[in-house]
This record gives sequence, C-alpha cells and structure tokens, in this order.
Amino acid sequence: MNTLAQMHFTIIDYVIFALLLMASMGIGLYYALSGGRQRTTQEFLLADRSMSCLPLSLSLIATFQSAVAIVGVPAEVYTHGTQYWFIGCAYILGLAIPAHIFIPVFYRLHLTSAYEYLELRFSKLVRICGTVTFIFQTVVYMGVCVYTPALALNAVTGFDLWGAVLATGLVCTLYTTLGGLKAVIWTDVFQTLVMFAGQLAVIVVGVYQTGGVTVVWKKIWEGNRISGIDLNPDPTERYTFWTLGVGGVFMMLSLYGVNQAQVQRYLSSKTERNAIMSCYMVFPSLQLALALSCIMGLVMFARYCGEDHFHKLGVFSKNEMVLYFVMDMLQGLPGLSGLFIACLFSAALSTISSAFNSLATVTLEDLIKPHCPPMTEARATLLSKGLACSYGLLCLAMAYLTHLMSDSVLQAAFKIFGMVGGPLLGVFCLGLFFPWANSTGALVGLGSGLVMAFWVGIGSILSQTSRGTPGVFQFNCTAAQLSGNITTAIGTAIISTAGPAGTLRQPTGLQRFYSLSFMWYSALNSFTVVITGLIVSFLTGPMKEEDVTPGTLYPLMANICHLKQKLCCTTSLEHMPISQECPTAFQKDNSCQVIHTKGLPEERHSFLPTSRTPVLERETAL
Ligand SMILES: CC(C)(CO)[C@@H](O)C(=O)NCCC(=O)O
Ligand code: NA
Repeated sequence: MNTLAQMHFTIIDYVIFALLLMASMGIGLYYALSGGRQRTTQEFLLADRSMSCLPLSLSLIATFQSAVAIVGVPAEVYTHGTQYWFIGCAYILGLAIPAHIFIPVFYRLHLTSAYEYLELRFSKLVRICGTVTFIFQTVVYMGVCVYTPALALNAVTGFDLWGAVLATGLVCTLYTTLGGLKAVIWTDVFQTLVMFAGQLAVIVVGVYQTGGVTVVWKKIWEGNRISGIDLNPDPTERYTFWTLGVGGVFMMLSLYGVNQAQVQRYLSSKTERNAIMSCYMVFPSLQLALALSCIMGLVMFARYCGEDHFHKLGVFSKNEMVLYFVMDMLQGLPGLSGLFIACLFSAALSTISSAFNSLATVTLEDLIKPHCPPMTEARATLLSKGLACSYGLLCLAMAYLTHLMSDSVLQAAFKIFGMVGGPLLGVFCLGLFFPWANSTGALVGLGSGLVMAFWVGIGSILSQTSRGTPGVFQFNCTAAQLSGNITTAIGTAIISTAGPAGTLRQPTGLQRFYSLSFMWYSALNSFTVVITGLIVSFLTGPMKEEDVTPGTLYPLMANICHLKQKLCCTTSLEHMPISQECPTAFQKDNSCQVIHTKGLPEERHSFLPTSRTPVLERETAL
C-alpha cells in the first residue's frame, strides 16, 4: 500500500525539499558574513536588539508551530470534529497578557535571558533551577519536533527515517551556529511562508478533487464534523470550551509569556512598543495557521467520507494520516507533494532552530557566565556557537528517544508544555504579582509544581485513562463501513475508553485525578507553584515590598486604578490642574491621569518608566 505513494514522490519533489534546506543554509551563511559577522553575543543571541515588528511576529508564531501541529491538528479534526478549533479563543488573552504584563517588565529590565529575572527577583539558586527546568522542557520537546516529520515521511513514502532526522538536525545546527538569532528569525519568516503555502496548496487541491466546496461542505455537515460549543464543565473531558478556552490561556502564557525562546525575541526588538506590537501581530497569523489545519482535517474527512476507511486512513496512526492523505491527493501533480514535505520540515526547522538558539543563550548566560571568571566577548561568542552546535547533536539523540513516544504527538507536545512549562509560569507569576514571595517560597513552589506535574502526568500514562471522548466519533455517512473495521487506530481509541460491555467506564478517586485533561496541566501546575510558594513564604518570613528589586514587580493594583482613571478621565476630569506629584511611571501618558494617582501608596510605583534606569539600579542590587 505504501508503495503507491512512494512511486509518486518524484525528482521534482526532492528538488523542492532540497531547495528549502539550501535556502535556509543560505540565510544562515548571509548573516554569518554580513552585519557584525556574529562576533558578539549581543548579535549572536539578541540580533543586536534591532529587529522590527513583521519578522518578529512571523518568527514568534513559527516557534511553537511545528510539524506536530501540522500533522496533529488535522488528524484531531478528522477523528473528533472541530471542537479543537475553540483553542483560538485562548489566543486572545494568551497574547494580550504577555503583551501588557510580561513584555514591559522583561524589556525594561534589559535582560538577555528570562531567567535573569528570577535572580533579580529571588536568588541565584532560583535562577539556576528555572534554567535547568527550561532546558529539560526544550530538549524533550525538540526530540518530538525532529522525529515527527521524519517518521511521517518514512511511514508514507519510505523515505529513510534517520536520513531525514539527520538532514533536519544538521542543517538546522549549521545555520543556527553560523548566523545566530538574525538567521533564526529570518529563516523563520521564510519557513512560515512556506508552511502556509504548503497547507493552502493541499486544501485547494483537496477541495477540487473531492468535487468542489459545496460537496465538501455537504459531506462535512452530514458527517457531523462541525462541533457546537461544548460547555461540559467536566475537567477530565479532553477538549471542551473550558479546557481549550481557559486551560489553553495558561498554556499560551507559559509559551508566549515566559518561555525563553519567545522572551528572547521580544528582547531583540528595537523598542518596547515594537515588541508589544509584534506580540499582537501573532494573533492573526496564529488564527490563520489554526484555520488552515482545521480546514485540512475537514477536507480530509470529506475526501474519505463514504470510502472504506480501513483501506484508506485506518492503517495509519494519527500522526501519519495527513501525510497519507496528501500523497494520495497530490498524485500526478509533481512538485506539490514536495511542497507539502517542505511545509512540514519548515515547521520543524523553525521550531528546532529557536530551541538551539535559546538553549545556547540560557546555558551561557545562566549557567556558565555567572560561575566562571569573566571572559572576552570573542570567547563568549565562540562558546555560544559551540553550545548551539552541541544542543544540535543532543537533539538527534532525543529524536531517538522519541522513538518510544505515544500515538498522538500533539498530545505529547501539550503534555510537555503543561508539565514543565506550567511550573515555570508559576514561578514567574509568583515573582511578578506577589511582593511577599521570597526565594525559599519560589524554590519549594517550583519543586512542588514539578512534583504535581509528574504525579498527574505519569499517573495518566500509567493508568491509561486519558479519555478520548467517544461520543464524538460520529462517522454518520460511513457508520456502516466503520463499524466493521473498528480495529483501526481510531477504533482502539474508542475501545480503550470503554468498559467490557462497551459502556463508558467512569473513573473514580485518584483515577479521576489522573484523567484530568492535559489542557489543564499548565493551570494546575502554575497554581500549585503560586499557592505553595505563598504559604512557604509566609511561614519563612515574607519579603517586604521595599526589599524587592525595583522593576521586578508588576504593579497590578496601580495599573487597575490607572485603567479605571483612564476610562473616566476623558469625561469629567479634563479641567483639573496637572499636579507635580505625578509618579514618573505615568508621566508619559495623557496629562489627565496625573492627578488621580495621588491616593496610591508610593511603593507601588516600582514600574520604572525607561529601559535604562533599572539596569543602573541592578548593578547595585546584585
Ligand atoms: C501552541 C499553539 C497552540 C500556539 O502556538 C500551536 O501552535 C500548537 O498547537 N502547537 C502544537 C505543538 C507543536 O506544533 O509543536
Ligand atoms: Na516551527
């Protein structure tokens, strides 16, 4: 069966794939030879802090949009309907909160690594623990990212698995090591465009071959693929509006708010305003990416609806379906399957390169520099190149470990984000919003967050109760065919969640705790960190607000008052005189706000107005 698709992977397809790799290498080479020629860490790790909005926003979306999403989301929509699409709701707060809370604090502190914040706010040890946690998260995630496209390609076309893994890993290591963050960002831009083009091409051809938009729509409608909003409050339900729209916000915060890969991009921006703008610009492209993936799943459904699933997609795992569909669809259209493979690998490369560069940054800034005698800029740059390269090789090893991974890579990626990213988000929130939190609290909090994460995470794997909502398996237009061949990958998902008599097994007690939807992992684990952190801080002597390093607290109350005044000042308070008592933080805004800040306690104004001031204060604070 595989040979059918294999035959149609022509020389043109290989050429397109090779072009992608070569163009990425070319960009790396260009930035190795232009500008400052990557001779300073400022250039290699922070692109000279000179990036503008558009490339930044396309690079931001590329970071966590890997082949995992490209193959995982359509398969999810194909088997379960469009419920997953509601994750788009989480993008609103998931990007607005980083833009207005995390970016201003990090940018004004003039950081290089996000974990420097943890030292400024807490202590060296918290910083190291944060860094190590991040490294662990990224290395595991990287393995999934390299392995996914290679495995899919291998399963469907017979393309050599380890050849593909090696090609991705090596090319990526090379351009990241040569061209630094500038190359990473500009290849991201190019690769994001290739990614969109590939998905769009498949959708257009798919719709055409299925018989046009009306036919596709009719089949989707009859097959019951369009899911209404599921407001079921049950937290063990994998995807509902609440798990996606609320739990998803916490996942987005852990990725777009505090993850080094993204923070590094915000920091490489020319101005703070620019960084905020680029974060907002991620919203439309992320919605587009989501829409394309979901529509592809629907087209896939329409294409095979009424045909025998067992012989079509049934034999493939969730991760391979999309590729099979694409190869089947694009037969006789040379170049298009190559474009889709390029799309898949673009998505993977852009994620892995961000991982290499951010890993090199934190290892140098957080683990090596603070504990070694001062080194020259040339030495530090050489070291960071060496680090980027070593992480590249480590990634190949991780891909090998991923060999043993679960059936859905999308689920695996979300679990990693929630289990390791969640506790990290918690530590940052603890520092930003709670002046009383001390460093013991942060350490114990992070530890307990991780324990909670692995308890639930490993518990869910061992007890195998991660329920795949069987209610949504409504292959109405093909019900007859499907029931006969239910031993497929999809079929086993239903069987595993049903009791012996075919009825649903309701988990109880600990089992129920283990079957918590992985979409809640980020929220659960970050709350665990904050709550334990606060309890331990109060027990061990809470910090006084005036002892906290200036600029590391987010003045939540002051900003809420500020917002209130902003809303009412335009109407009644226009004629009031401008007072000299205005705290500096608000001076740059409209003069009408000035008067209303009088009532706020002075120490709330730790939110410093310029990017320079905190740097000076930092020297004395350390
Ligand atoms: C993380 C989000 C939701 C947003 O960026 C999305 O890109 C996604 O579903 N990513 C899955 C993981 C991956 O593609 O590697
Ligand atoms: Na990507």
